[in-house]
Amino acid sequence: MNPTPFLRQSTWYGGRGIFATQPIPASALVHTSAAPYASVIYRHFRKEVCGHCFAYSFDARRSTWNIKLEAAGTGIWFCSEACRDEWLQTENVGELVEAVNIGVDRLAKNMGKRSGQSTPPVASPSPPVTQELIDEAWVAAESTPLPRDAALPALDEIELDTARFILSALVRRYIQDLDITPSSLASGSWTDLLELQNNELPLIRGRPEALSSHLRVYTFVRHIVRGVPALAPYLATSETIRAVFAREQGNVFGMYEASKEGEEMFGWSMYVSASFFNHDCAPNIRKERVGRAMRFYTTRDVAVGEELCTSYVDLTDDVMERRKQLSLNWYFDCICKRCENEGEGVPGK
Ligand SMILES: C[S@@+](CC[C@H](N)C(=O)[O-])C[C@H]1O[C@@H](n2cnc3c(N)ncnc32)[C@H](O)[C@@H]1O
Repeated sequence: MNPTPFLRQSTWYGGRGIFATQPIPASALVHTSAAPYASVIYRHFRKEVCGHCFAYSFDARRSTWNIKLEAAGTGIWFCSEACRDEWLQTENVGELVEAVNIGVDRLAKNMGKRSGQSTPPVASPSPPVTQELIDEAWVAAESTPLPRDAALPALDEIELDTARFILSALVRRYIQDLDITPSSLASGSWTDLLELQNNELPLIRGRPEALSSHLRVYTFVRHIVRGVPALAPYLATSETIRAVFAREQGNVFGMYEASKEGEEMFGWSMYVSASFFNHDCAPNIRKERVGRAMRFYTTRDVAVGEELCTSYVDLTDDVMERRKQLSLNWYFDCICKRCENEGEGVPGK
């Protein structure tokens, strides 16, 4: 089998997909995405998930990992000294991850102390949401002077985790621009990331309140980056952060304990090269996270020209629930064979 037995091309139903260029046997490893471009471990899982290889302590019959960084307050724990040392060398370039993590935690703590005193949230746009309306909101946010700490809008837990995810993307971009770590391109380049499907408009149309949430996170991240000058060029405008928000939705992967889908999710990550597999409710590809890497295997024999598809949803759900989730989070109506066969209740059937 060729190392890359597939090709990315346009699909008949819109967008791009991955198609087999040769027969592929069942259980073949067809693609490995070596490392995430950006990732975040939920704050309350930090002591239990290795900051480098994402190993879950409970899988090793431990309650927490006990190797942490020397610098207090970074909130990063590791399963081994080897993981810590590799992370220090390849991920914490310029000690930037430490700096942003300490910054986020410090600001979040102050936020907790002054709860109830934050500035009122930006109003959500009322429908119909247009691209112009979204553009205007970002331009206005860009030109708004940064408030003092005390006047910063308060972020909830998920927004704080989102800020950490965004900051990890900024650090990745910085590392790649420096071009000093040979492994840094394993995650895909910034140009590759920009090729991913941009879901900004459908996301804000479906959840108008996400726009004000993104703007709050933007203000928060600008605040953090004031203390981390190396990252400042990426926030000179809102272009970079907006590009990440637009591609995060619909393109990221949940990280689960023991890499089993359906188990507890402890964070999420963006694997750029892996984001071109479309969805099918009877997929011929399954994914497996192995340490930092995401691997993709065939579940059965695949013929030349067949599309390689993973599943985005819980396949034990019934057809209505699957279609609801796909429409809500990935903005399409599933018309796969399985949905057609289970089509009772499917609109138009
Ligand atoms: C992770 S991306 C997959 C790659 C994407 N097709 C592209 O061109 O970048 C997920 C998006 O692909 C599209 N998609 C995935 N599976 C699909 C399917 N079975 N039918 C229609 N659209 C699908 C949806 O727009 C979805 O939000």
